Amino acid sequence: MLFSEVADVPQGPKVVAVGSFDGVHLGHQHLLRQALAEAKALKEPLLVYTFDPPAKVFTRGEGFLMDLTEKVEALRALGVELILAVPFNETFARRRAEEFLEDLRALGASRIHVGEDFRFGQGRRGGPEDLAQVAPVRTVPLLTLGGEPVKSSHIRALLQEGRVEEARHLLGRPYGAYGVVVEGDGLGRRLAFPTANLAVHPKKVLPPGVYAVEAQGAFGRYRGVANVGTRPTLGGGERRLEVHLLGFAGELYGEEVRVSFLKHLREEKRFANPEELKAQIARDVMAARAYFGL
Ligand SMILES: Cc1cc2nc3c(=O)[nH]c(=O)nc-3n(C[C@H](O)[C@H](O)[C@H](O)COP(=O)(O)O)c2cc1C
Ligand SMILES: Nc1ncnc2c1ncn2[C@@H]1O[C@H](COP(=O)(O)OP(=O)(O)O)[C@@H](O)[C@H]1O
Repeated sequence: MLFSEVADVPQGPKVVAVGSFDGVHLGHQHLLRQALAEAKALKEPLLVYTFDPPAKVFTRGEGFLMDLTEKVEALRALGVELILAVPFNETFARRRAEEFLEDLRALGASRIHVGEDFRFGQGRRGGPEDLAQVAPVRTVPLLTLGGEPVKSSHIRALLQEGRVEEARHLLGRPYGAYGVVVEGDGLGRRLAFPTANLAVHPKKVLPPGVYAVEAQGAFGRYRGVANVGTRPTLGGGERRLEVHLLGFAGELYGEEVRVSFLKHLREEKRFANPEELKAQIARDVMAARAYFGL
């Protein structure tokens, strides 16, 4: 069950894990598995108390790895049943640390799980030690992989550089994005590569460049090639995510498509003319087929 207000959450003692959990990466998964195990041992439910959008997206204007729908799905996949996602806005950002502690009391927190770098309340004044006023706190050290702490901000930076394979390693699953197929300029078909243009949230982090992808929706599951870019060959424009599905023929307008970024193939380029772009996309398709062993 998903709640947006403290008052809506069912009464009773519960283990509470608090954080933005953007990306639900391996570090988050480690923390949440520990919290789930403790909840089970205590015969209490686990509540994940999270923020929408993630606090840093609001305070620093960063992009997000997951919107609430994606986060809820990833949390459910781990076995989390109760989720409180409070809107992180102007008002919430100004709340004093003490008010946040009041929330935790009202929620019936019997144990609190947070990462060691968790801060809360106006000016980030509250830390894990303050939470102990409410209930025993489990402060989980940041998981490190290859000597680097697994952090959402690091994954965002990798994705901005197109490094989707490294991001996948830290996320524990391929990085994904979804959107409804909208009309483009009708040029894809003329190039012999129809591309579904996905309407993606403008704040969603997308890795720039050309990728081998997997795409799925009500129409099925396909492999494909995707481009995230501004299409400089055709005059440029807004950032777009476009995908050409291998072996698919039909209409996708209005369908929701989910794309998983599997392999970076190249950077987006400006070609001298559409024919050269078309020839390059044909080579991209070959590269993707080779990646998939087709
Ligand atoms: C695999 C793939 C690679 C692409 N690479 C480039 C590129 O390097 N440069 C570019 O200007 N456009 C690139 N595009 C974007 C095409 O310009 C765009 O898909 C085409 O113009 C269709 O536009 P439309 O969907 O609005 O009809 C690529 C598209 C795909 C599917
Ligand atoms: N293999 C395919 N991969 C992606 N889209 C396809 C494919 N086959 C047909 N389509 C359809 O073609 C549309 C894209 O055609 P295109 O000429 O690129 O037009 P536009 O991008 O202007 O909508 C998609 O939205 C989808 O409905």
